[in-house]
Amino acid sequence: MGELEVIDPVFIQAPEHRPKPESVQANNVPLIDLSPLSSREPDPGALESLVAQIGQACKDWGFFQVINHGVALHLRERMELVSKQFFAMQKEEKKKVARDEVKPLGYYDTEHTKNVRDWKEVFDFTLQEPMIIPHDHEHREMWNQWPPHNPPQMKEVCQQYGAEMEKLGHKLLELIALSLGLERDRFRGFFEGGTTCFIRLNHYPPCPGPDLALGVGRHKDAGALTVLAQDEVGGLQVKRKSDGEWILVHPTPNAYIVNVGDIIQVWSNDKYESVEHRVKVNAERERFSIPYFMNPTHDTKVEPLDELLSSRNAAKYRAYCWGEFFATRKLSNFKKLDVENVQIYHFKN
Ligand SMILES: O=C(O)CCC(=O)C(=O)O
Ligand SMILES: [Fe+2]
Repeated sequence: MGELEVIDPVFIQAPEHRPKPESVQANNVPLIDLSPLSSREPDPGALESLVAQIGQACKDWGFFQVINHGVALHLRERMELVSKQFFAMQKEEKKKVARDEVKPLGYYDTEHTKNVRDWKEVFDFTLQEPMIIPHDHEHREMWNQWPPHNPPQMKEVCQQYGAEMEKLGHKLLELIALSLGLERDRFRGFFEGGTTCFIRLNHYPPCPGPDLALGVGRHKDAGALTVLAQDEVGGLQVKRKSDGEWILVHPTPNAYIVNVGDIIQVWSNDKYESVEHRVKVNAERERFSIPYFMNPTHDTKVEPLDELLSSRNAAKYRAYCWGEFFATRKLSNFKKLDVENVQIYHFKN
């Protein structure tokens, strides 16, 4: 039997979007050491060099990995264990916290990216409750859903881990601000008073058609910054800016993968671009990953930052409301709208 018959056609990517059987294995996504941030006597030269590396990576790749980031390994391991325990439960247990149009956080196994189904199951939780998003001219509150008994302490572990990710996220945003020549805390205000940050647990089961389906189809992240923990299996591919080639981000133990989202692209007026990425699945091995999506408050007006504009560098985007953008994305996911999703280029000048 050919591969075509073994998986449901809803998962099958158009030929031009299928992964090549052997993807380019290159460690070219920059690896950046954040230890200057935690040194007792910060050396200004080391900090300056760190900022320069971050800026270069954002410009050239939109993606980089960080080590010596300050997130305790034992906490990450506990989080990874809870995620494995959660997905190992019976489907009917997981369905008790299923996400739907009214409760958009929790468990979900039918996500579509660009109208093709992803070979994955996910669990989403927000860090600040309730998460508020605008909907039909009013505000909607979104609350977390936690499984009642198992895995033990899932809620506590998720919350603790989330607090660590927030800290790391702000450190990274500060470095990015400095790399753009902005005040270190330039982005802080956008994340004060109820953000729309959330964490997703991803599980990619083994797939009998790894050359036809994708764990997550090609996409860009809509928020400000994504900070991702991937396990040792590997599968994340990044579209290299220099030649459009899909590059596998080789797993580095205990590192985080960081990528610039659409909002930073707009804030920086295209100096840093949000880069397309996707996830290849594996016939033999399941894979787990945990992205933290760092998103501003729902009422943030996203637009190029004044300080970066000049007569020779006019604003490339009109302002848009982040909460409305986010809500439209979430909704189109449920309705499987055939029309194109809302995208930042719709706000291009
Ligand atoms: O699992 C991964 O490596 C990446 C997942 C991803 O890109 C996403 O959830 O937006
Ligand atoms: Fe992504």
